[in-house]
Amino acid sequence: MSVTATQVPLLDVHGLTIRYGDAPRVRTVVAGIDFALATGAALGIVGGSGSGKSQTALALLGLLPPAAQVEGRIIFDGCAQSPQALARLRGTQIGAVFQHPQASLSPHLRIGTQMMEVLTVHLGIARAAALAEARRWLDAVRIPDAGRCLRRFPHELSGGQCQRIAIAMALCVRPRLLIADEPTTALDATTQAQLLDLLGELRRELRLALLLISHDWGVVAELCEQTLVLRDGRIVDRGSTQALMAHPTHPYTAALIAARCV
Ligand SMILES: Nc1ncnc2c1ncn2[C@@H]1O[C@H](COP(=O)(O)OP(=O)(O)OP(=O)(O)O)[C@@H](O)[C@H]1O
Repeated sequence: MSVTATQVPLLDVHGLTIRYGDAPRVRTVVAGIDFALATGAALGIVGGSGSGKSQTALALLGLLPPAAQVEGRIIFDGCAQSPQALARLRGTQIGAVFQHPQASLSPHLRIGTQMMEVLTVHLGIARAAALAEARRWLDAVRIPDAGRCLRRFPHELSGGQCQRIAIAMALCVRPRLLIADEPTTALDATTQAQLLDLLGELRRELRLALLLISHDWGVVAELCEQTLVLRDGRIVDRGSTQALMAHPTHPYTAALIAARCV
């Protein structure tokens, strides 16, 4: 899956299982899924509501709640990672963008303060260099008038601008993997198209591995060569995104594509 026989995957997931509750009321929300992702590759995860997409993303980010019972192995860069280790990799080696940029931005701090903090803490650079880097990243995500934007609070910016900044914050520390969970779902169609272009460009430029979660086949088709289809926590179909869309053989995949919105 997204990895040729000669490549060592950047991310390798084996038998990931997530359960909640105690016997006899155990609920399995992700049921033994396997996939791998190479450096620079993009993998989409699609599935209906409640199929386990976000739970998978949260597991990879070390963000599941304490009540989650997790089994399986998550190997990143050749090492099996505990949830604590994954939490430490988040914000450095693994970046995340969520549906609502509020999840990444603090409402009470100016954009500049937030970006400077990320850059000085994670890259260990001085304030002047961090400021220059923050401006460079705002230019990279095509925020007009970066200097003015750095003085703004999140509520003074549009949803699309906040999501661009969330992408800049996730990428400015040069992660090797970006996990994007419905990154454009809350945006209008034009802004969504612009952000998908931007993500595609940045991914190629930075040789970033991308795990993209979306209910929208159009979004996945735009960015991901390979796609997994999740249903009730299980992978029911997988393969090249183009082939799945052009000739879906699994009835569930066919139904999702026919609906085009799951
Ligand atoms: N803390 C929790 N305790 C128990 N069950 C949970 C918990 N968090 C999530 N779930 C369940 O896990 C299942 C998978 O949820 P998940 O958020 O991964 O779905 P999803 O595929 O991302 O759906 P959507 O597209 O609607 O966001 C759901 O049935 C959800 O109710």
